[in-house]
Amino acid sequence: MIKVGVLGARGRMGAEVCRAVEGADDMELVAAVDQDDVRDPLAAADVAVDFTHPDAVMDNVRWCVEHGLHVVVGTTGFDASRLDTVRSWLTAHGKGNVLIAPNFGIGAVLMMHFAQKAAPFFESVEIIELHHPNKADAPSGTAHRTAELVAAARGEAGTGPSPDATTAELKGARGADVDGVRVHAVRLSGLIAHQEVLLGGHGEVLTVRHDSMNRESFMPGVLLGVRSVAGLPDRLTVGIESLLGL
Ligand SMILES: NC(=O)c1ccc[n+]([C@@H]2O[C@H](COP(=O)([O-])OP(=O)(O)OC[C@H]3O[C@@H](n4cnc5c(N)ncnc54)[C@H](O)[C@@H]3O)[C@@H](O)[C@H]2O)c1
Ligand SMILES: O=C(O)C1=N[C@H](C(=O)O)CCC1
Repeated sequence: MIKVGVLGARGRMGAEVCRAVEGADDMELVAAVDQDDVRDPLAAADVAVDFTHPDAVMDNVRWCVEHGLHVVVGTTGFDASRLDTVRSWLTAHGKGNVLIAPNFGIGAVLMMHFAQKAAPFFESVEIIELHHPNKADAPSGTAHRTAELVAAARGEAGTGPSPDATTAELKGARGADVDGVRVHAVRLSGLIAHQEVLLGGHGEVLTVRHDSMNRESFMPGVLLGVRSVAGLPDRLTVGIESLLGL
């Protein structure tokens, strides 16, 4: 039986995780904490799951690593510097692995994978992410990671920069620049989480799109992460691609 603690338990995702853990035959929910709650109950867990806020997650991960817990992190906002900081905590503390994934949706992970594979074959690549208006960060962690994967694949293949003749721009019109890939963020009532990767070539456009229709759709990936984190080969793993054999 895997003992699980949830951080952000009263949030949109955290509440969904609590339900998923309680519905899993091989798991027990031993702690459900949220903002301003003491974290001590988490010490009874084997695995902590964090779906909080980019401004809160680092202190939560530090606490969990210091207490020897495995941590599955869905909260977004991780850049290379933050990942290096997590690595330093893991080096200082011998127990526990950390799995950080901007998206636990199986379809979303496949979308990123397909985009990464296709990107070197097209002159232009841009990303449009679309989310509910209650989202704190922009662009999404998924779009940020997709852009990083696309840029790396294009760099390895020697694919040049996407053509862009823009010389006069209203600030923000061309979106965010992530490693040379333009990322556009839409916030709209009625949406959950959606992303399109647009790949343009000579006389053709390939669109790779994923739609998360509800937050339950993320749970198979979250539960996979909870079941897998203890046995991962590295102390820090980013993304669940390796858990899916990709
Ligand atoms: N990886 C994924 O698959 C995935 C999917 C959806 C959302 N997310 C990310 O998860 C995060 C949360 O999204 P959400 O929609 O659930 O947000 P939310 O605002 O609904 O929930 C966040 C919860 O965390 C709580 N919280 C804030 N600070 C805290 C702290 N220090 N300790 C404990 N709890 C704290 C809040 O009170 C709130 O209940 C965001 O970063 C979002 O981008 C990731
Ligand atoms: O609802 C959110 O917030 C989501 N955040 C993640 C991201 O930032 O990529 C995953 C999709 C939903």
